[in-house]
Amino acid sequence: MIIRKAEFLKSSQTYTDCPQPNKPEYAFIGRSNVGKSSLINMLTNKKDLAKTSGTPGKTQLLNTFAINEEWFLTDLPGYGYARVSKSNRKGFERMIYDYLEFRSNLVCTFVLVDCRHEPQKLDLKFFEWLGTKGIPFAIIFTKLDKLTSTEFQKKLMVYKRELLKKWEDLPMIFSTSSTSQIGKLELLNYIDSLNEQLKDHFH
Ligand SMILES: Nc1nc2c(ncn2[C@@H]2O[C@H](COP(=O)(O)OP(=O)(O)OP(=O)(O)O)[C@@H](O)[C@H]2O)c(=O)[nH]1
Ligand SMILES: [Mg+2]
Repeated sequence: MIIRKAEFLKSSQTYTDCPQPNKPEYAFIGRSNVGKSSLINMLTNKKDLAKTSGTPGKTQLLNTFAINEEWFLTDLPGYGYARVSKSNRKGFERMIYDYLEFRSNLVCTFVLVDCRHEPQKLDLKFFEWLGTKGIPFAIIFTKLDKLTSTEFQKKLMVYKRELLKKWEDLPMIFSTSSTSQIGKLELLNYIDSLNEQLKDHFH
């Protein structure tokens, strides 16, 4: 897929405020600072489409973008960010969980994971929650440029082994780096193939 057009549509506080669900939508989520916004900018060839920051917790709303006027991409706030106050965090989580559960045009949720980290409880629990709700998801490893390929292969094996303790099948797994554009085509082609499958559904 070639990205011809990528435009910011709306920041919403709840899924009911998101744009009309008349196009296939893909959500990007993960722990704060994992590189969600950077990945979105990399995919769309735009430096500043999604705001990136060295400070975790930058993205605090559901940010919807329209891609090629064909599909929606949503940048979700990072979860597990300790510096948000407790009451604030509750509201945050409600917003994200409701969005994931009830957004009718959501096709796939991409969960980003920093490739340098061991499997994190919070992420594993999140996959489980998605599983119990029947929400399709895929895993995207980020910041691949930070590891050698041997180091990454090892991490990947450990990660898969951990997943297979709970899951019969592995989800789709993508490996990316926003700084070196790794994984861009694979990811865009995957989205393209899902869009293609859903063509009749959205027209
Ligand atoms: N080396 C490297 N650094 C990255 C990569 N992606 C993101 N970063 C850096 O990681 C930090 C966080 O990136 P963001 O894209 O803002 O992360 P985020 O997940 O959107 O963060 P929140 O919105 O705060 O949850 C920034 O300093 C980025 O420059 C990558 O692929 N490689
Ligand atoms: Mg962000």
